[in-house]
Amino acid sequence: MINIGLMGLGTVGSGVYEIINNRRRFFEDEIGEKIKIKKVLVKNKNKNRNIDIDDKLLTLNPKDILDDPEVDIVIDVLSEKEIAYDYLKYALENKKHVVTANKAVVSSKMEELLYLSKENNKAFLFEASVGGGIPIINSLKQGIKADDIFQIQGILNGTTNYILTKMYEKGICFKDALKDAQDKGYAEADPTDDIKGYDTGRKLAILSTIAYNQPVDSKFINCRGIDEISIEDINEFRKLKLVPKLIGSSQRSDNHIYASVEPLLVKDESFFSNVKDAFNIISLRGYNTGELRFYGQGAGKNPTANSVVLDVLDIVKGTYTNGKVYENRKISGDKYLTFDGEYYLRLSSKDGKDNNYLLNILNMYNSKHKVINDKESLIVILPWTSENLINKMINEIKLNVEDIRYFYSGIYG
Ligand SMILES: NC(=O)C1=CN([C@@H]2O[C@H](COP(=O)(O)OP(=O)(O)OC[C@H]3O[C@@H](n4cnc5c(N)ncnc54)[C@H](OP(=O)(O)O)[C@@H]3O)[C@@H](O)[C@H]2O)C=CC1
Ligand SMILES: N[C@@H](CC=O)C(=O)O
Repeated sequence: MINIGLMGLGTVGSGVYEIINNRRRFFEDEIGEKIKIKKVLVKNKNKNRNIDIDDKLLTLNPKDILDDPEVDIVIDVLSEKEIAYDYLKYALENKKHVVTANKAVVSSKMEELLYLSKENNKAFLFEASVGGGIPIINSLKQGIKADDIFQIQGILNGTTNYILTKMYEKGICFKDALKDAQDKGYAEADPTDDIKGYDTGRKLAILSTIAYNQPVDSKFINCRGIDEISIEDINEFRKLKLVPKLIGSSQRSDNHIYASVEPLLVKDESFFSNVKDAFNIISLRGYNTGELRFYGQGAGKNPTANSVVLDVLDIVKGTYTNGKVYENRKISGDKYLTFDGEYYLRLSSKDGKDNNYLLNILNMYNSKHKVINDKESLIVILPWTSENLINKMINEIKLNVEDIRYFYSGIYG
């Protein structure tokens, strides 16, 4: 009998509970062992839960799981990052296998937790931390480890992709689309992590660390999110046949990792534009295989829970690979990857400065911009330029215009 301690019974936790119970027979046939969820840690025992579970399984005390000698595997699907890290560390030290969906913990503590798992001869697995139901971590660790990966690009956050899809296709405002994504269980407890691009940055750091065999710290990844995109922008994007996507990219060259998260505008017939709602895509480029694309549901109850259960089955079957314990983060993510190309730029001032004033400043830097709308905000397409130059222009404008609002995005084509 394999006993599991499940920490968390929210969106993902309830999915894990249901998959393990509903597919119990199949798993037992497959692995020749019985699997049982022995205890479930929650914050509020009296919460109304849309799940058929015996109340006696629920506990408020983490020690009921972490100190129970009969618990073999601890699954972390808690929403609180700090306590999750303490529990996972404790679990490994207490010789329990660990499975987690927590990208915040994995991206910041991967070396330490992998080291502990090796020391204690236990698994530390985190398939669900990137790409929801897409088995990307295992693919990187096993399926394509013969290749030498030099580039990763992807739509790695379901919430923001859902919001952008609803804004673009249905004209729904940002706030309502976010609320909808929260109701569907895609968003983080604090959705700032999603909309500011930090969640994508963490996932990119995890993928880059494994793919490039060098520890990449998400703290060094420049993240711009989608929260400044307005309905006015969306209307212009539609006219231009461009679709906004939040894209994480990293590249390995000359012993450096270049990485960034930013909104980019892609052509409406491109493959990125066809990744809609909470779906994710991860494109890897390697010297041997060329491009490989992984596509699937990037967030939500069942896809994410499926990845958690996959890790559990690997542990029970003894087929798991912990992966390398990465050394100190010396040369990790030390360079920002900046997009060079055409840019969309919207500027608007609320303190009486008119669009001509803004145009004059743009002229000082770039006389070839094309004005595509100046009825309310000033919206221009800048020819081939860099993010650095755009930031210089905006800083110059900020010196003179206090209440400047702006959004810019590279046109990826
Ligand atoms: N939702 C998704 O699509 C995905 C989520 N993840 C990750 O999975 C993890 C869980 O996410 P999700 O299921 O959406 O989160 P939820 O908010 O739906 O659930 C969180 C669970 O954690 C429990 N919990 C929170 N704080 C405590 C505490 N102090 N003590 C005990 N229990 C606590 C809650 O208890 P109670 O039920 O009593 O409130 C709840 O059961 C997160 O790390 C998230 O980043 C990863 C991939 C996709
Ligand atoms: N909030 C995350 C959940 C999955 O990782 C997302 O929206 O992608």
